[in-house]
Amino acid sequence: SMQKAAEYNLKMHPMWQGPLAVPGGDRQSPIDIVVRKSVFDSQLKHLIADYDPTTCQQIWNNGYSFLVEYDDTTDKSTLKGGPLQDKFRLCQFHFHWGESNAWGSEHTVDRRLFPAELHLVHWNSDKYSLFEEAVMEDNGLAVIGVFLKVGKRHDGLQKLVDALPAIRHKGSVVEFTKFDAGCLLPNNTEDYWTYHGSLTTPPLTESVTWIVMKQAIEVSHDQLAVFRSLLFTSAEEEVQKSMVNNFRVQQPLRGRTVRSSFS
Ligand SMILES: Cc1ccn(O)c(=O)c1
Ligand SMILES: [Zn+2]
Repeated sequence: SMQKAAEYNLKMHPMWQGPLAVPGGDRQSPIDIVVRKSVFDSQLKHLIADYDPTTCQQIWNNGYSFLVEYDDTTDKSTLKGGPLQDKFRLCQFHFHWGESNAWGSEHTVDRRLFPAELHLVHWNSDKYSLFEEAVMEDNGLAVIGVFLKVGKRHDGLQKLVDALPAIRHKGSVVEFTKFDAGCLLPNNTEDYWTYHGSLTTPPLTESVTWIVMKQAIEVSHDQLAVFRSLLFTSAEEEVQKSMVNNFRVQQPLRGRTVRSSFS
């Protein structure tokens, strides 16, 4: 079960899960989004994701997930609008997934689990000059969460899936260029939930404005299976561990309000 997977994670990858509770942490992520308790906010704007595929640089296995990294030294790939007051630069995207299609996402909607969740990570380039600075600040990061569900093959994702065998082990990196991260957004980007939370991996800093899309994207069973062929372990380690269940357990809401851009 997902519970078993989460318990396994805690036992086998204590570092990965980070401390269960961050001292004084009252805005941790992920959370369950209780739809009927979310509050419609008519002030929430359209999301404006303007990504330049030529800023895509590499794909690598960092031992937690696989990351597609973008050149974030200019404002070529940006996110504006939505709940955001400032302009944010895309720096990387990655996924979280399960060992089975029954679970894998970090956020849930009325407790519904998805087989995987995409995170597009951006930092506030109006206020800070580096991701490393922004990650420590309240309004430093904006992460778009997109749920993946099993269905038809996602043609845009396939280029990424084809690159995964080359980065099976922790620490491996290959060049990966001209990828438009926008192709991974759902058709409907009007409808989302937003709340203030944290990174879901150490340092778990509470610097994230989360934007969780209501509409999931569809990927094929086989495409998801390739995610599970990645390894947590490096080539040198004698015992290889499949990279699965790389999600954090859900965190208390602590009185936070989740706003919705739709009623
Ligand atoms: C910056 C960062 C690091 C890890 N994860 O999971 C995130 O979603 C964002
Ligand atoms: Zn993430």
